[in-house]
Amino acid sequence: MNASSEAAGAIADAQPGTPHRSGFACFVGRPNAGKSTLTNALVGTKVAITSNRPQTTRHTVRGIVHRPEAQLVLVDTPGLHKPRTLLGERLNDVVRTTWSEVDVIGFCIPADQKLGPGDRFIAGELAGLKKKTPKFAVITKSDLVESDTLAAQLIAVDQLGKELGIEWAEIIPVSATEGSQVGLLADLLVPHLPEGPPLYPDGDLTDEPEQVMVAELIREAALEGVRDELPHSIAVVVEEMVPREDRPADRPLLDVHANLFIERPSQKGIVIGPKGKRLKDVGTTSRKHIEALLGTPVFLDLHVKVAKDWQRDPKQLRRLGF
Ligand SMILES: Nc1nc2c(ncn2[C@@H]2O[C@H](COP(=O)(O)OP(=O)(O)OP(=O)(O)O)[C@@H](O)[C@H]2O)c(=O)[nH]1
Repeated sequence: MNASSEAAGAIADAQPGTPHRSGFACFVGRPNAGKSTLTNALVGTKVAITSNRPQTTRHTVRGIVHRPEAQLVLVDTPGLHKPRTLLGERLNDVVRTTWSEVDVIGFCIPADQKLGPGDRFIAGELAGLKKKTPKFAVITKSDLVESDTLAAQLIAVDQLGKELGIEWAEIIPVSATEGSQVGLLADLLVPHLPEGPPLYPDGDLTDEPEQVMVAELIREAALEGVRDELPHSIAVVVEEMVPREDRPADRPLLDVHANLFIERPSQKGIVIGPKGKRLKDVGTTSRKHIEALLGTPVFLDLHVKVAKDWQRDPKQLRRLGF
C-alpha cells in the first residue's frame, strides 16, 4: 500500500552525516486510551481500527512512519487488562511479547481521566520489565481539557513514575485528533531507535495482511451496529478475496467472502436485525471502507455463523486467527 508519508511532519532532507535509524515502538495503555488513533495520526492514514468501544484492537497492526533520516515502525497492541477469559490471557501475552521486542514504549494516558487502577496496573507491569527499554508517557486527548487539568495530569504521571521507579524518557501531551504535538512525538521517539537501514520499502504503511485489515473493518462496522448488546462476541474471518472474472479492465470488481462469527445462536437475531436490516447496514458501511482501503469496487458476501463460545475455546480461537 502506498500513501504520502508526511503525516508526522517529514523533513525534506536528512542532514548530511546523520546516521539513519530504524526500529520499533509500541503504544500501551488501558482500553480507549487513544493508542490506535495516535498510530493513525502518526502514519497519516487509517490503519489501526478505532472505535469508541474498548478493546477493539485485536491484531498487532504496524504503522510505518517514514522520515529521510529514520523509519519508525509502530506496533499497536491490544489494551492490557485483567484477563477474564482465555482470549484475555492471549491478548495479554501478545502485549508482553511486544514489550520485550520494541526499542521504545509509549504509555498512553488520557488527559481527561484521572489516573486509575487500570493505569497503575499497566505502569506496574512496565516497571517490572527486565529490559530497560526507554519509556515515554504520552498524555493523549489533550484537546479535551483546559491547561490546568493538563498540567495536573503531567504532575500526576511524573509522580506515578517516581512511585514505581520508572524514569520517563519524556512526558509529552498530544492530541491525535487535532494533530497537536504528533510530529514532535515522532521527533522525540526517533533518537531512541538503533542505527540501521530502513526495514520496509519507502511508502509502505503497514505489513498487516490485507485480509486481516478487511476483517477488522467488517468487525468495526458490526460492533457499531449492535452497540451494548454484544461487545466482545464478534469475530470476522475473510475466507477469500478474488477479482471477479470477465470484467472489463476499466470496471474491476473484487469479490470478498467473509464470515461473521458469534458465540451463541441467540445472538444471530441481534446481528442480523429485523428483516436483515442491521446486517445489510454492516455490509454497506464496511464495503465503503474496504473500497476506500483497497481502491477498487467490492462485492461483499457476508455470512453470520455461530462458533459456540469461541472466546473460551482454544481450537476455535486458533481457527479465528488468535
Ligand atoms: N478528542 C479526542 N478524542 C480522541 C483522541 N484520540 C482518541 N480519541 C477518541 O478516543 C476513543 C478511543 O480511541 P482509540 O484510538 O480507539 O483507543 P485505543 O487505546 O486504541 O483503544 P483499544 O483499541 O480499545 O485499546 C475514540 O473514540 C477516539 O476517537 C484525541 O486526541 N482527542
